[in-house]
Amino acid sequence: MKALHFGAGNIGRGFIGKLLADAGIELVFADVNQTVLDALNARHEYPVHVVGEQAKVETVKGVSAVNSTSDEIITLVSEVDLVTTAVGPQILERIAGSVAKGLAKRSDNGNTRPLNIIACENMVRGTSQLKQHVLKALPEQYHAWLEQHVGFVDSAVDRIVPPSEAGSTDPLEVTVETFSEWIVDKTQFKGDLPAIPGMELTDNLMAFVERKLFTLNTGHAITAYLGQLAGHQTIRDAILDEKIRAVVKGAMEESGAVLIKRYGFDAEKHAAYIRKILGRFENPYLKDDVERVGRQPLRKLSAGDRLIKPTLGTLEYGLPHASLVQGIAAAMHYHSDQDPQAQELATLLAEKGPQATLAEISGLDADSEVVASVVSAWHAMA
Ligand SMILES: NC(=O)C1=CN([C@@H]2O[C@H](COP(=O)(O)OP(=O)(O)OC[C@H]3O[C@@H](n4cnc5c(N)ncnc54)[C@H](O)[C@@H]3O)[C@@H](O)[C@H]2O)C=CC1
Ligand SMILES: O=P(O)(O)OC[C@H]1O[C@](O)(CO)[C@@H](O)[C@@H]1O
Repeated sequence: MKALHFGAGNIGRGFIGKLLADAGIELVFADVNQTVLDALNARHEYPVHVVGEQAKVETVKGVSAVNSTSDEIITLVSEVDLVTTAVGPQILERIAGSVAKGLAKRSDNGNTRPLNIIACENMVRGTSQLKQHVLKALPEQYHAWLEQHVGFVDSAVDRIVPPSEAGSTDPLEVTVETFSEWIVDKTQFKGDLPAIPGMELTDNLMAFVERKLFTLNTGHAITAYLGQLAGHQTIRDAILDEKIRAVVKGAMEESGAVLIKRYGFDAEKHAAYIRKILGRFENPYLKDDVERVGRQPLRKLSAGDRLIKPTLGTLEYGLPHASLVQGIAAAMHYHSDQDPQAQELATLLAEKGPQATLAEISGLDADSEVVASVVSAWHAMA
């Protein structure tokens, strides 16, 4: 079996690429970072530091890499059995063009072996969104062929992988937590279901995607935003701050109440899930900057993402949302010199004020009670 993985970044090298290579799959990474590409092609292996009480270094072997903007991608897509991505939600549209060209070539070559494509991003049904971008780029004559031979498989991906502290000396080294979870929608595969250790199959993906995105990611983002406001540099320092921890736990519980109603999760098991996540945020072996975890605040404040979607759920079921409101207000204070979305947010706030800005970014009704609560929390935090 051969796989092409877009994005040789933290999750690409530290989680998905590692699982594929460990399963004996011939793996080619596609990326745009020439330093990483050159290092992968020179060494064909890299170290993964799995940190925890029993730390170990595992070497991922037998990998190679191509530039994601080169025509080699087209040939690879026409030949491989599996395509995965971990590039970031905003990049999916950018890779769709070459994936579409590769699919057209695959069809022209008469290759009818099933191909499955799995986007491993922090998104609800990211692969389905990638499919829409691919369909837009693919001439209509190939659409029926695609429906027959290409599976677009949605997934939920959970492992905390901050940039490695050794990044400046070794561009390939990656540091990961012990925990990992990759859950894929088994109803969307074409051909036989793959047996890849570490990849779990489910026919109830939405529950897992929402559980992960609206618990771990909701809590993580709020830890980052409140942490930054309080002057903490890392997620660990922020979550050890009792005031922040109380809001983060409260927000995960508020979001959890929605999930319990929507998916019938067991309340006790969900409380244990939240406790485990708080422990993961405290991980003393990972140095994860609040700036990284808060990155791209406009995406994180959008209607379908980790802050607004759970809040909408609380409105739907008439549930409390005071901690989520604190988290949203804190997100609107996020700043980063490196992050264009943080600059855009600051400009919007300066030009339009918090009420109109939040309504524009999140789709919430500007005159709603929840927007008023966020605005008042935002002023209080300022
Ligand atoms: N790091 C983490 O702990 C987790 C990340 N994720 C998700 O995984 C995805 C990737 O995140 P990270 O690995 O943290 O980011 P990252 O920034 O470390 O990696 C992204 C990689 O994509 C590459 N890239 C950018 N444009 C590209 C293109 N056109 N073609 C191919 N590669 C391109 C970048 O050069 C980089 O190597 C995101 O959607 C994130 O939300 C999900 C769970 C955990
Ligand atoms: O990658 P995003 O969506 O910007 O979220 C921030 C980070 O927090 C995590 O949830 C855990 O590290 C990752 O999934 C993610 O890298």
